[in-house]
Amino acid sequence: MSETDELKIKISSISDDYSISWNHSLGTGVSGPVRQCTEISTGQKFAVKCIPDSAKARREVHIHWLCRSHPNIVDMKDVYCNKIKFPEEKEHKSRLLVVLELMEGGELFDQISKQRNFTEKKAAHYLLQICQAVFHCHTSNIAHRDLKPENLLLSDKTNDAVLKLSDFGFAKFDDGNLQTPYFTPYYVAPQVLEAHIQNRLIRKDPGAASNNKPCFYDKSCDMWSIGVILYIMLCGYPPFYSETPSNHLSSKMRKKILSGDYEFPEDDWRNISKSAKDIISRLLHIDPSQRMTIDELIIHPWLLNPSDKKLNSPVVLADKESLEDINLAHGGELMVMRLNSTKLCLKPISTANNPIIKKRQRRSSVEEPLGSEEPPLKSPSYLSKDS
Ligand SMILES: Nc1ncnc2c1ncn2[C@@H]1O[C@H](COP(=O)(O)OP(=O)(O)OP(=O)(O)O)[C@@H](O)[C@H]1O
Repeated sequence: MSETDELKIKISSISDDYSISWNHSLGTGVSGPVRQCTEISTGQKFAVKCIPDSAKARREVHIHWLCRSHPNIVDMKDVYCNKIKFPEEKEHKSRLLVVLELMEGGELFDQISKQRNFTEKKAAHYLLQICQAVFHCHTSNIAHRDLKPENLLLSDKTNDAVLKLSDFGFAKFDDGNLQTPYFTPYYVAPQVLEAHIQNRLIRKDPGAASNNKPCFYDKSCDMWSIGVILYIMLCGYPPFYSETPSNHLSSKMRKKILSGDYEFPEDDWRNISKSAKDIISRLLHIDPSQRMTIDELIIHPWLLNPSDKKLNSPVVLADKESLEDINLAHGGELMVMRLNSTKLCLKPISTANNPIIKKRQRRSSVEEPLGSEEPPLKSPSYLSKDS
């Protein structure tokens, strides 16, 4: 991590340097679609993430910038602050345009679902790359706090593709006492949930605060998420499974997570090596102080010497609907958290400009041109003159 290399947010127009394909969406998150762009001087292709300018957005960009120079973290090339008006908007708004390394291989689980011969060895190869990214963050005292499949991207579509971590929207310098409950169902660590429950109690009855032990969560949340991701890579479904997928955690699932109540169903786990199960049990430990750290995980024997056992997870992950339900649940929870934290009100569904709903609509209608509700092709006209 280079501390001398300071992030400079450019205020010149991005269209001087890049041509953005506004209708070429590479993927959609809570902050909207990530598009492809081309550097005018070199013809090189990149991804561009467009986020409303705010202190939080600047923090995201700053932390990502600090972590970027690692082979398993998506590189950041440029950041612009421009005034942009989308067609449905009345006025120009300040937005950060973050130019990122283009990850042409897409999301990890999409790629796994296409692999005919997916083995423990390949799963370990991916896990090691996740570990290297997280090790880089944790040794810099940064907790990512949003480790999930959608944020694990592959450099290209070949077998040798490099896996990289992206999206530092919830990352934070970890002082060991992070009290804001940022979480996503299925990947949420027990102490994060506890913090959330405590905060809700406190909101209902401020006097109760004094009776509650201080709630905290830290880098161990990332370790919990790695445990969930490994579990899914090996069998294709999450350890904490809700029978009725929703954007919110059911109280049943919350209880399961808090008590560490998960299993290795015999039918699916019979052929999976003991050593891999050992990692999962030590990562999904409910007590964060007992949970494996990244330093311990990175030297675990399974990672160094995995077996060649074939896995059935690609078949399970190929069920797009359940994969999408898991992904939508994450996005939905993040959205709720953002709405809570900024104290905004929910709009009626008919008028809501909800990227999660848009994402589902887009996926269910293959004929619909990508980004039809996004700005049309002539993007520079949406950049204000003073951008
Ligand atoms: N550099 C990139 N190259 C290719 N695709 C990308 C890149 N960055 C992001 N994407 C795609 O866009 C999607 C959304 O990106 P990202 O997670 O950064 O947005 P977000 O709005 O912060 O999302 P969320 O917080 O909901 O995860 C990713 O899941 C991925 O499919």
